[in-house]
Amino acid sequence: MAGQFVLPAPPGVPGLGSIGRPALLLDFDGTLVEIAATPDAVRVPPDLPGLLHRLSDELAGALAVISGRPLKDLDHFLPVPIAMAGDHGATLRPDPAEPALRPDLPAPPAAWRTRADALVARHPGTLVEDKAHGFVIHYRQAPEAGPEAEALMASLVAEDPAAFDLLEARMAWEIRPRGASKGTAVEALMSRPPFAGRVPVFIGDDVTDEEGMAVARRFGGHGLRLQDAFGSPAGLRDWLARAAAPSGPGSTTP
Ligand SMILES: O=P(O)(O)OC[C@H]1O[C@H](O[C@H]2O[C@H](CO)[C@@H](O)[C@H](O)[C@H]2O)[C@H](O)[C@@H](O)[C@@H]1O
Repeated sequence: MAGQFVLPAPPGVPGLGSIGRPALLLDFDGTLVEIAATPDAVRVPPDLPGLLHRLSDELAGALAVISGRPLKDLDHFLPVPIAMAGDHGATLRPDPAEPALRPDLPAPPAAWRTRADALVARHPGTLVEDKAHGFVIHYRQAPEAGPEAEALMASLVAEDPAAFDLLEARMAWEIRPRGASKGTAVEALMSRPPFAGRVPVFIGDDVTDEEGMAVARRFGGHGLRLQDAFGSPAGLRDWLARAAAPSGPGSTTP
């Protein structure tokens, strides 16, 4: 029964046992799936979407993927009806059957994007990724461009620091609107059914996930760093599969 679902103890967190009445809040890149050479190249294990769907059902819908990615990417990689927050919390779809909520946030001037394009033209291997209210310069394929990308993005944000933040990501620099974060996404989800009243368990690997972890702890739950708690995305997927197994820990009451 959904109300009795229990998560097994995360293997790498001494002292933390099984978790009753959980809400699962999962980062995508580097957490559910391994990091790849480019954003389009991530490989989603074929059984992952179905596993998340099954867990979401067990949790009466209290499972969300909370990612820096736009929702259209998440829908592409995980084509199942589960709650999602995209663009670092700038778009939120708590109910997969309803349209996404889009808080009123600023978008960067077109001139900023043009300057990013100019940098990409100078550094083959770099690329720009667009978000609803910002964009990213990726330099994983051209590491020598990292300092120039940082300098450019920092100078753009300095033109309007009240409206935008500069985010350091994994081999990437991102401009994000102020007022959106994984923390705001967790807060919004945990304040409404079916998440409200449950114990939030946020799992992520990156510095932007720390905002989500902090809010999960504030709501009486857990912020788990993937590397410590599960070792790798494969370790996390194994734990999720154990939780979802019909005779596994998920089916018992603590
Ligand atoms: O919040 P997340 O789900 O962890 O997303 C964070 C960013 O992930 C993506 O970029 C990162 O992953 C790419 C694929 O593995 C990798 O090529 C890139 O170097 C990483 O920075 C995504 O493209 C971004 O939009 C997300 O914000």
